[in-house]
Amino acid sequence: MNKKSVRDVEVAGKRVFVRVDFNVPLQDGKITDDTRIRETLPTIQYLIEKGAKVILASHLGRPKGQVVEELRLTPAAERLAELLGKPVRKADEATGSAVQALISDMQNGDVLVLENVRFYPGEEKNDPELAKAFAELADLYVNDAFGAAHRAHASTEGIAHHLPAVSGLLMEKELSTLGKALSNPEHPFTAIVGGAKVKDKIGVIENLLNIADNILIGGGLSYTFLKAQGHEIGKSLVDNEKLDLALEFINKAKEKNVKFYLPTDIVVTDDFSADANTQIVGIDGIPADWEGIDIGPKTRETYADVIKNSKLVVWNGPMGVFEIEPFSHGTRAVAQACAETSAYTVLGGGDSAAAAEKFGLAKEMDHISTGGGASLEFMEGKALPGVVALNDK
Ligand SMILES: Nc1ncnc2c1ncn2[C@@H]1O[C@H](COP(=O)(O)OP(=O)(O)O)[C@@H](O)[C@H]1O
Ligand SMILES: O=C(OP(=O)(O)O)[C@H](O)COP(=O)(O)O
Repeated sequence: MNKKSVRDVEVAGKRVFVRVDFNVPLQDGKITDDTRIRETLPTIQYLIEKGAKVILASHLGRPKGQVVEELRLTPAAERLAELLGKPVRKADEATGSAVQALISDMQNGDVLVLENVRFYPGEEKNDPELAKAFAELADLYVNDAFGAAHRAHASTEGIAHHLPAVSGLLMEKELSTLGKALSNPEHPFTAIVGGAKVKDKIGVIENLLNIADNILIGGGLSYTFLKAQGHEIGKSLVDNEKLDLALEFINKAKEKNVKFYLPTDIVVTDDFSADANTQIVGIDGIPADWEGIDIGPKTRETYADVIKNSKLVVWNGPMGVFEIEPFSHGTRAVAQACAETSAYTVLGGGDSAAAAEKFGLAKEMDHISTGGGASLEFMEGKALPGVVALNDK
């Protein structure tokens, strides 16, 4: 990588603002998967050992510029303290005099976690004033938030214009591992895209059509395609603004000879809970007041076959609402096929990684990336704003 890393600069005694991605899945205030926190430990431990004052900043969820009590970073700070085996202070804000005071009290090797940066409206707008306010807290900026590197926000991009700015060790590892797998991809190359962030992920498919041999669609993303083809999708997740685009991609896939797979059967439910009624239906059988929640058994079989006959598999986004056991079978089947295939497998995204972890299959993947959207954009060859803004070597 042609960007400076934390190893290339002096950190002893410095106040270091480290942007991490502690956007971890939570259930009833408890972290259900701490992969993203664990993956950041090498950078944090490196800085502690070198005697830096470590100021950690992250987003959690999408609070849209206001304080949302359930999205405070307190559970992440507590988990980090357990993992580090040392006290970690937690601020209730991310800028301002109270934070300044906490930082003035820090000794070399101390760790402070700031409050959720997305509680500030300026974060996602990349407001220069907020970026400056973050920069005033520190002497050096380290970006270790690969999972948010595709976002040009105040704490991922703006701040880098006001301080010496370098990458963290996780950022470095992600870019080099993904770079190696994707610079000269082996074929057949299968991309699997699912999950719930339809707006973010549908665009990525355009570029996947240029590099992949097979594209498997699952999860909440499926229904925008199925609706575009004229199927009834009931109350399933959909992005009505992307229907034309979805159809265009299906047609482009045909022109380019890319095999584009959509679910052929679906698990539907009348309620979003474990004891809801469910049925398995064909794509023309979704009742108007039910919603698609997982891929069905035939689709699982087809997808598993494609995965097993691939040389490279890149997967982002669960096939269903895997957090609820009856709707987890599609995601489990795809994870199992990824575990069994001889292909090089890259799994990306906070929830996808959590799913593999939950099924006990995480170790079977060749690379688990902390970034979902970020790894997809990297794979497209797009410049990641959080990386571009760092200082060149
Ligand atoms: N059919 C579906 N309807 C609604 N939500 C879904 C569906 N399938 C999957 N999901 C949800 O998608 C979420 C993950 O989406 P996303 O954030 O895009 O993935 P990742 O974090 O792996 O990048 C999961 O919480 C899962 O419950
Ligand atoms: O969870 C994340 O992305 P992912 O769901 O694509 O893995 C990152 O923390 C970025 O979050 P965002 O998509 O709300 O900007």
